Amino acid sequence: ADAVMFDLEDAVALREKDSARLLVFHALQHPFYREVEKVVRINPLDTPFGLADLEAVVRAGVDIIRLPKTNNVEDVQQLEAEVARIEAACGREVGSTRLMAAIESAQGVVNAVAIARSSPRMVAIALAAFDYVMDMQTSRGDGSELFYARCAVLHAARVAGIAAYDVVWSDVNDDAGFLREVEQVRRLGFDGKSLVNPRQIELLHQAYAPTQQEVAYAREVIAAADEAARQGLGVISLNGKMIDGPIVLHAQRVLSRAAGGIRE
Ligand SMILES: CC(=O)SCCNC(=O)CCNC(=O)[C@H](O)C(C)(C)COP(=O)(O)OP(=O)(O)OC[C@H]1O[C@@H](n2cnc3c(N)ncnc32)[C@H](O)[C@@H]1OP(=O)(O)O
Ligand SMILES: O=C([O-])CC(=O)C(=O)O
Ligand SMILES: [Mg+2]
Repeated sequence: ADAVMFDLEDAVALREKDSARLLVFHALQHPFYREVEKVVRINPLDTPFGLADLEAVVRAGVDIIRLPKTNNVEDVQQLEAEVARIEAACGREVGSTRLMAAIESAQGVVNAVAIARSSPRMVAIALAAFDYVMDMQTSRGDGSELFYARCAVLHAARVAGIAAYDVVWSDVNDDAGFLREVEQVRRLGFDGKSLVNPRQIELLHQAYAPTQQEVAYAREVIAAADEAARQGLGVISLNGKMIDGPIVLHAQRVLSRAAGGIRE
């Protein structure tokens, strides 16, 4: 996995909140997780658990806090102030804890741009569609019910220059459905997806990895562009297809993604 997310929110029963927090406090400091990026989804700060979660995980050295049910900029500002206070109190560099906002309501979607730009600590926003469809008075379907929200979250992330992640796929035995959804969001431009089960990790990596053919074509594009630059040409043709700036940028992106692996 690119990162490991510990959940203190909706995966934890009310009577387990305190023991889950203690487990996560210890897990964050365990050598087993030293090399991996560690995210914790805390409870919202307007619940009785949110602040205690934050106190524990910032002290334990979490890399990224995921704030669920982020509705507006004030939610982020409140979180930021508490994080800065705890960092200073426990001797962590102030500003070192990064944030990620989960958008789970119509209000959050409408405020997505402001949320994405609300803090220099903000590194990503995510669409949390299970709560979002409840707020919209609908349910999960073929993805058409999420089209507007996905586009809004994605545009907000791009405007802010941060990453955008799609919602979890909950039926861990339905690989075909998972892969259909991954293809939809990959094409839209999402940087990835939250996962609920280890069996989904390799499927997601594979779906995001470029194919051998895409890599070969990207190399041809780069070579042709280099040659054109040597000859002082702007737009050129490769096998009858126009090659110009954006095509070259895309080819560079394919090659950088290929560094993480090529689709088998
Ligand atoms: C809408 C939301 O808020 S989603 C976010 C909150 N929810 C979650 O994070 C859910 C996390 N995932 C899970 O609880 C489970 O994967 C379920 C309930 C979805 C599926 O459960 P199962 O069908 O029992 O999973 P499965 O049979 O694949 O488990 C196989 C192994 O993977 C482990 N595993 C399953 N999910 C995870 C996970 N998310 N992280 C790490 N390990 C996991 C299991 O413990 C099991 O390990 P074992 O073989 O050592 O016993
Ligand atoms: O954050 C997620 O992907 C899962 C979640 O809480 C939601 O969909 O409501
Ligand atoms: Mg949710």
